[in-house]
Amino acid sequence: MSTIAETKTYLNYVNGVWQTSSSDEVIASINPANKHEVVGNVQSSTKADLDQAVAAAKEAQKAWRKLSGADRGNLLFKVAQVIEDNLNDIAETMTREMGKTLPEAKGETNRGVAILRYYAGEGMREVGDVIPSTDSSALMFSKRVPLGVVGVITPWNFPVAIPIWKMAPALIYGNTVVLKPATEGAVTAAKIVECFDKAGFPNGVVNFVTGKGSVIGQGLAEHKDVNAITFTGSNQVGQGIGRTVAGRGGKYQLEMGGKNPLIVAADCDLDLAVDAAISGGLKSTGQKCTCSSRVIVQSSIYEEFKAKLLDKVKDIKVGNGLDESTWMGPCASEGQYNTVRHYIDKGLEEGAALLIGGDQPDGYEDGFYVNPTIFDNVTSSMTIAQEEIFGPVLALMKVDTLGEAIDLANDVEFGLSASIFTKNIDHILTFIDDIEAGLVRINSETAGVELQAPFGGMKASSSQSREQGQAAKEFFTTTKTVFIKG
Ligand SMILES: NC(=O)C1=CN([C@@H]2O[C@H](COP(=O)(O)OP(=O)(O)OC[C@H]3O[C@@H](n4cnc5c(N)ncnc54)[C@H](O)[C@@H]3O)[C@@H](O)[C@H]2O)C=CC1
Ligand SMILES: O=C(O)CCC(=O)C(=O)O
Repeated sequence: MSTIAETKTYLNYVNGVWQTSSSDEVIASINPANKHEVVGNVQSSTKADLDQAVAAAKEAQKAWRKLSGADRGNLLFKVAQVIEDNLNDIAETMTREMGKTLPEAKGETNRGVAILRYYAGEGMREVGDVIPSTDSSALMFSKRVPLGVVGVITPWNFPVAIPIWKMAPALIYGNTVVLKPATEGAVTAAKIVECFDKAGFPNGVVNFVTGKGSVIGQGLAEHKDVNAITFTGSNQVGQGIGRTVAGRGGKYQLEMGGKNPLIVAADCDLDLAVDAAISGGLKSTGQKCTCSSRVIVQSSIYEEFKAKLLDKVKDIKVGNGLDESTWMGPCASEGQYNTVRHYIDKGLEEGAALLIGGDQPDGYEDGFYVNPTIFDNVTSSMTIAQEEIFGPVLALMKVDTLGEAIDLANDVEFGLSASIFTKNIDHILTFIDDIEAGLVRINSETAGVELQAPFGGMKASSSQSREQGQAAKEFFTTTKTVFIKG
């Protein structure tokens, strides 16, 4: 039975006011652990709602950019504190809305707080360089200035961290924002925007409009008053956004898929590699763009690695992320569940051998659960070795040499993250040089991003730009070169 009648409805936030959409329609956000539970309703917004939000952001930017970096930073420190004070509620909402386990949701919310504090500090750091002029009586310097209004289009897999790692740098460098989250994470995102409201941001600096990607996301990409778009999500949507924004001369940044390899060399600590494959491949139910989906193992240790992996994976407890005993929650939505099931069928059809999983755990039919799944005998031409699955599915691939392993690792369109387990320094150096990935990890799982370092991929994984750390300054500002003649 549906619980829609008792469900809270979340509003858009435009120019500092919580308001309904002009459509008078809402979209339900469902609990993937129990499809009969509606976590909240969010506005199904229209182009007119979006226009209002963009106009508010454009107007607010005039005063926001004039504030000192320190003043903007103080507001970021405040919102970090409000989020920290509400951490348990936000994390629990996240688990109910998109299924990740509660400890992971708490960790992600804490990460959001840390990102805000990092960028709050940026308000007191340099925004340019003095460059010697050929004219000895002149002063020449560069000055970073904001872009204007930034459209933030985010996915559901990190409903707190991703909006924050895009909004915090946008705001500190003097831009205003319009956030459009994925519906499957929109209630959690609304709770984050409530924290911005409580922290006392000026009206119009942060705006929040929920709705269909094809209407609000596309509307942001097309909007002449949106100076830049920052996007994380699928390749198909990202490429479309890139073309649209480039076509009207805007700036864009796309963070998209991965098909990340984990190479297990014969000389490595096998137990560590097994743990990394499990953690990197199956945490968050495999729904990270950095998750390990191809495990490439040297033939001399292949059988031993496989036995150790299966021995641990068979004990993984799948269940509702709110239960303390659960290690892995459900897929985030019915659509995602169907995608994962499609890839499992494809793996079987194309001749991969299913070692474990591939099915639903018994007694969990009300949720979008898939057991941890491992395929053996996977070859590079198979669909499950090429396309992003975004689910708890590992593909085991056998190679004889390290050179073969790196060639196989690079034989995909993506290049986000890659890791190797080895004790051999020559292997490490070769891997660092030859692997085609934006994140190169040695003796560590493929997932794991530090907020102070550049994050992004090579090849089809990103638009070649980088997020987070100091790299964010590149994207969220433009440069004026100033020449002053005395
Ligand atoms: N790189 C990553 O972290 C992510 C990758 N994905 C990949 O994408 C697949 C599909 O997931 P989805 O949620 O459907 O991703 P998606 O790319 O459709 O959605 C991401 C965001 O883009 C918006 N959007 C959708 N259509 C749009 C359009 N035409 N113009 C502008 N914005 C639009 C969505 O509303 C959402 O806010 C997953 O199976 C996974 O492979 C999904 C989420 C995150
Ligand atoms: O691994 C991480 O922490 C970040 C992953 C990510 O950015 C994503 O899945 O979109």
